[in-house]
Amino acid sequence: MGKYKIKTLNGISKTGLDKFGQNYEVGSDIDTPDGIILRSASLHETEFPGNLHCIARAGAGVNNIPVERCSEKGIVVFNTPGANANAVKELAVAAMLLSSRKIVEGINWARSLKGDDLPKQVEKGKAQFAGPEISGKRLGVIGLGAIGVMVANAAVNLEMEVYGYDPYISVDHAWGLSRAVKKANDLRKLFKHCDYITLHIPLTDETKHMLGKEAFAEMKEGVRIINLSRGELVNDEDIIDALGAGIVSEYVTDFPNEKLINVPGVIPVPHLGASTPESEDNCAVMAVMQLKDFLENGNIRNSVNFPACDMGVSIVKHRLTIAHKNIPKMLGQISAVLSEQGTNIANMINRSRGDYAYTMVDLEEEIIDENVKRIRNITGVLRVRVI
Ligand SMILES: NC(=O)c1ccc[n+]([C@@H]2O[C@H](COP(=O)([O-])OP(=O)(O)OC[C@H]3O[C@@H](n4cnc5c(N)ncnc54)[C@H](O)[C@@H]3O)[C@@H](O)[C@H]2O)c1
Ligand SMILES: O=C(O)CC[C@@H](O)C(=O)O
Repeated sequence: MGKYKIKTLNGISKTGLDKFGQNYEVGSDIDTPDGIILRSASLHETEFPGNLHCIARAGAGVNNIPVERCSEKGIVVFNTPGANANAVKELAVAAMLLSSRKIVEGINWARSLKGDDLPKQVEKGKAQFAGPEISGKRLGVIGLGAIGVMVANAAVNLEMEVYGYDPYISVDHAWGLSRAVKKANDLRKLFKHCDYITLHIPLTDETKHMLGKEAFAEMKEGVRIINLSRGELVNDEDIIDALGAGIVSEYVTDFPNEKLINVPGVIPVPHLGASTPESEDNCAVMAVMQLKDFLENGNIRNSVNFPACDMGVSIVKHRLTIAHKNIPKMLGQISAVLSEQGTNIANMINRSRGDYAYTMVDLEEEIIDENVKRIRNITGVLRVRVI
C-alpha cells in the first residue's frame, strides 16, 4: 500500500499536519488526493477526482463545500465541532464592547492628536466617545450550539440578561447552558426586547437573510447586531437601511464586503473569529485525526453527511466500507455477495442518517476483486473501499 495523499487548501496549522505522520504525502500541490483538508476555500466549482474519499473542514461552517454533491459520490465530509468555539466566544464579547464603547473611533482619534498638550486634548475630547455598558442590558443569542452556548454563558457572567433562541438545540448543548439564560420561543419577542443580538447559526437555505427588512422592523431602536457566523445571514441592503434609520446603531460583522465596508455604524472585522493559534491548532488536529481514522480504519466521527460509525482499529485481513443510499435490502445484497464467496463475516455494522447510510464489514479472508465489483454495482451503492 502506497502513501495516502492529502491536499491542503488554506494555511493549516503545522501542529495538526504533523499528526499525519510518515504514511502520508501532504501538500497544496497534490493532484489526485485521497483526502482534502481546508478552512474557508470554496470547493463549489471544484471537480473531485475519482479516488477522493474524504474532505475535512478545519472549522465549523461547511457552506464552502458542496455537501450534497459529495454525498452522492460517497465522499465523507467532516468538520470539527466546538474546536474553535472559545475563540469565537471571546471575539463575540469583544464585538459587544466594540459596538458599545466607540473604542476603535477613540483609538483612531487619539492617534491623530498632535501637539505637546495631548493629555489635555484627551480629557477635552473624550466625551464624544462615551458609550453604554453591557452589564444589565438584554442580549439575544440566536443559535445555541458550541459557540452560542459559550457566548450566552459568558454574557450571563457579565451580568447581561440573556435570551436564547434555537428550535433545534441538542440535548448536550442544552445541558451546557446556564440556567439564567431565558428561552425565547419566538424570534419576534427576542427582536422586540433585546439591546444586542448575536448570530451563531450555520448558513443554510433556511437561515439565509434571517435578518432582513421584516426582522429589523420588529427590533428595538438602537439595537446592536453581532454577526460572526456568515455574511449572508443578514441582508446587506436591509441592514444598511436599518442603520440609516437608527433602528440598528452598530453592526459588527466578521464578513465585510464592498457594500458594507464604509457604511457608518458598520464595524468590519476581517474574518478573525477563529484566528487564534489555539483554535487553529485544535481544528487542524481534530480534522487530521478524523481523516486518518477514516482512511486507515474506515471509522466516521463528526461527519456532516454520513452517520457516525466506529469499529475501532482494523486488525482483520480486510475491512470493507460501503457508503450507500439509505434504502431497503442493502445489507441483504451485500452479505449475499460475501456468503456466495464463502467469506466469514467477523463483524458488521450499519448506520443511517437521512438519505445516506454506511456499512462496515470485517472479513477474516481475502475478498476477490470480482466481488468488490459486484458490491459496487448494487443499485444505491455510492462507494466501496477495501482497507
Ligand atoms: N467567524 C468565524 O471564524 C467562525 C468560526 C466558527 C464558526 N463560525 C460560524 O458559526 C456557526 C455556528 O458555529 P457552531 O460551532 O456554534 O455550530 P453548531 O453546529 O455547534 O451550532 C449551530 C446551532 O445553530 C442552531 N440552528 C440551526 N438553524 C437554526 C435556526 N434556524 N434558528 C436558530 N438556531 C438554529 C443549531 O440547532 C445549532 O445548535 C458556523 O456554522 C459557522 O458558520 C464562524
Ligand atoms: O478558518 C477560519 O479562519 C474560519 C473558520 C470559521 O469560519 C468556521 O466556520 O469554523
